[in-house]
Amino acid sequence: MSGLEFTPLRLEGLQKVTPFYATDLRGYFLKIYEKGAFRRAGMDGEIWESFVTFSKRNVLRGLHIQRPNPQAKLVTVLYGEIFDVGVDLRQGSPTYGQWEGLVLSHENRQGLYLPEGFAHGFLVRSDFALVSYLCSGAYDPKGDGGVRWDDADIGVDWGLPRGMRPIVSQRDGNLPTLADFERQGSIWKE
Ligand SMILES: Cc1cn([C@H]2C[C@H](O)[C@@H](COP(=O)(O)OP(=O)(O)O[C@H]3O[C@@H](C)C(=O)[C@@H](O)[C@H]3O)O2)c(=O)[nH]c1=O
Repeated sequence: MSGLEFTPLRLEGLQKVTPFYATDLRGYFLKIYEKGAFRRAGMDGEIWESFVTFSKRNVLRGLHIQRPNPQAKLVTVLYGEIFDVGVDLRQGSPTYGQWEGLVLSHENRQGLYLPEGFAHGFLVRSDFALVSYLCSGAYDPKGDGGVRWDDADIGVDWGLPRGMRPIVSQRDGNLPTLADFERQGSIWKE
C-alpha cells in the first residue's frame, strides 16, 4: 500500500500524481515515488537521473525533449508554484503537437508524470520555485534539445500578462520551432 494516486489527464499517458502525504507535530512526510506503485499504474521506466532546479518568478524552462532516447519524467514542486506543461511529440499519436498544463505547487502537492515522447517545460508563478525531477534513461547532452516555448503551432497558453516576456536561458531562446524540429528527424532511435 503506497498511498500514491494516479489520475490520467486528457493527453493519453500524462498522469497527475498525488504523492503519499502524512503530517504530525514535526511537519510532513511526502513520498513522491515508489517503483511498485508506478509499475502497477503502467509506468515501469527505470529512474536514472534525479535533480532539482531552483528558479525565480517568471522563469520559463523548456520545452525540452531528448532525441533519440527521450526520457519519461516525474515533476514535483518542493516549494513554490509553477504552470507545468507537456507537449505530445510522439509520432503517430492522435494528439501529436497538442499541449496540456497543470498548476503544481507545494500547496497542492500534485506531480506530473510525462511518458517518453513528451516535451516538457514550466513557468514559475511564485517568488521562486524548487522543482524535483525523476527521469528514466540517461541524460544525453548531445541529444538534449526541444522546441520553442512560444511556438505558434503548439500555442501553449502560459497565462503570461500581455506583453510580459519570461526569463529564458540562451539555449531555450534558440530552440527551433516545431516545424524545424520535425525537419531535423525523429525523437525515437531508428
Ligand atoms: C538536464 C540536465 C542538465 N545537466 C547540466 C547541463 C547544464 O550544464 C546544466 C543546466 O542544464 P539546462 O540548462 O539544460 O537545465 P534546464 O533548462 O533546467 O533543463 C531542464 O528543463 C526542464 C524543463 C526539463 O524538463 C528537464 O528535463 C531539463 O531539460 O546542467 C546535467 O548535467 N544533467 C541533466 O540531466
